Amino acid sequence: MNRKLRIGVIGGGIGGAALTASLQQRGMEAHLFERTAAYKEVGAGVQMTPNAVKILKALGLGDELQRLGYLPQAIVGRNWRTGREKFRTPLSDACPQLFGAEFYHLHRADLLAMLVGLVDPRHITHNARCMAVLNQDEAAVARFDDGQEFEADVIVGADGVHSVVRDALFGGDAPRFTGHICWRASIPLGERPDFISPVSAVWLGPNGHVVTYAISGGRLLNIVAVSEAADWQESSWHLPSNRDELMRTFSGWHPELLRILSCAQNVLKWGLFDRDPMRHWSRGRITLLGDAAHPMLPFLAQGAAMAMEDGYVLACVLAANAGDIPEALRLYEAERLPRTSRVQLTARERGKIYHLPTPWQQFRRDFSYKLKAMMNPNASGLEANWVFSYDATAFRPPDGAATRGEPSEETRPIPG
Ligand SMILES: Cc1cc2nc3c(=O)[nH]c(=O)nc-3n(C[C@H](O)[C@H](O)[C@H](O)COP(=O)(O)OP(=O)(O)OC[C@H]3O[C@@H](n4cnc5c(N)ncnc54)[C@H](O)[C@@H]3O)c2cc1C
Repeated sequence: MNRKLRIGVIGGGIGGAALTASLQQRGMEAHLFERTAAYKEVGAGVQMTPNAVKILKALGLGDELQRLGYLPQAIVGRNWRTGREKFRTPLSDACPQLFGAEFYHLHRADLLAMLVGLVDPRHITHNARCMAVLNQDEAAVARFDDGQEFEADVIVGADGVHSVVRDALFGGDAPRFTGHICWRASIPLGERPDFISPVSAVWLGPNGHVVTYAISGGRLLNIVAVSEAADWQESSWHLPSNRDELMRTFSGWHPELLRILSCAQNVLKWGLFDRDPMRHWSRGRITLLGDAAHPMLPFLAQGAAMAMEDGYVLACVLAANAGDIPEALRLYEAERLPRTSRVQLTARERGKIYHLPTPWQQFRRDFSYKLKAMMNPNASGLEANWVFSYDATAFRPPDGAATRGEPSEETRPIPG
C-alpha cells in the first residue's frame, strides 16, 4: 500500500487523543471526532503509573509531565477507624529504579490537554456524535447525527463505556452497575498548607475506601471516595453531589479523614459500571479501544493508562501492517486483550480486598501486609508488579505480539 492509511477515531477522550497523536506521529492520516462542543474535563486527578508515563514520554510529553505533574513520595494505607498505617509503598524513589519511569499525579484536564495538544487541530471535529458504523468491502464508514459520513481504512471506537461503536459491532450488552459509587472532590490547597503531604493516602474501611493525593503541582488535593451501594437508580451515570452527602456516607471514619472531607469542594458522584472482558474487539475494519473495549473499576488506577497503551500499540501495528488491516487488528488484540482483561479482573478483586466488611477480615489483610514487609524489609513491595512493568513503547510487531506473555504474580497492593 503506497498511499497514507486513513483512520477515523470516534471519541476524543484520553484514549482517542493518545491514539490520534500516536498515528499522526507515525505519519498516518487520523481524524478525531468528539461529540461535545469543547473539552470540559472534570476537576479531578488521575494517577499516571510508570506504564502510562512511558507512553507520555514516548509521545514527547516528558517536560509537560514534569511541569504539571506531582511526584508522590509514597502511598500509605491507613485504617479507616484508628488511622493506623497499614502499609507504605515508596513511589518516587522506587518506580524509576524498578520500572524506568516515574509515578505521577496529574489533573485530568491537564492530561487531556497535553494529549489533544499533540493532535493537528485541523483533524479534530467537535459536535460530531457518531450514530452508526459499518464495514464495506474496502473501507469502513462512520455516520454522524448531522447526516455526515466519514470513510476510512480503519474506524476506531474510543467512545467510552457507553460505546455506540461497540454496540454496532457486538450488540447492546449494557454495562452493569458494579455496586460501587465513587465521589470525586478537590480542595484548593492555597490556604491550607497543612493538608499538603508528599505522601498519598488510601484509607481502607468496611465497604469503602478513600484516596487523597495532591495534583496540579501541589495546588489541589484530589479526593476519590468509594462506597458500596445496592443500586444506581439515576438516569445519568454521574451527578452533582455535596459535602454533606459525602460526610454522611463516611460518618464514623477517622477524624483526620473527616476533617479533609469537611473541606471538600466540587463534589460529584459516579455510579461505577463495568462489563466482563470481551473475546474480541474487532469486526472487519472497525475496532475498539479504552473504556469502549474494557470498562473497568478504578481500583488499580489503570483505565486511562490502558486506553493510552491500547492507542500506542494500535498505532504501532497499523504502521507496520498498513497493507493488511485484518492482520493489524489481530496483532492488536493479541497484544492488548489478555493484558486488559487481567487488569479488569484484578481491579474487581482489589475492590473486594480494600472493602473487607468485618474487623477480623481486615485484621488478616493488614497482618499479611505487615508480614510481607517484615520478611523482606529492603524490598519496596513493587518488585513483581506486572501492571507497572509493562512497556507499550517496547512493543514491536509482529514477533512481540505473538511471543509476549504476562509477567509474574502481583505481590502487593498497587496504589489505587
Ligand atoms: C472515579 C474514577 C477514577 C479514575 N482514576 C483513574 C486513575 O487514577 N488512573 C487511570 O489510569 N484511570 C483512572 N480512571 C479511568 C479513566 O478515567 C478511564 O478509563 C478513561 O478516561 C477512559 O478513556 P477513554 O478515552 O477510553 O474514554 P472516555 O474518557 O470516556 O472518553 C470517551 C470520549 O468519547 C466521547 N464520545 C462518547 N460517545 C461518542 C459518540 N457517539 N460520538 C463521538 N464521541 C463520543 C465522549 O464525549 C468522550 O470524550 C478513573 C475512572 C473513574 C470513574
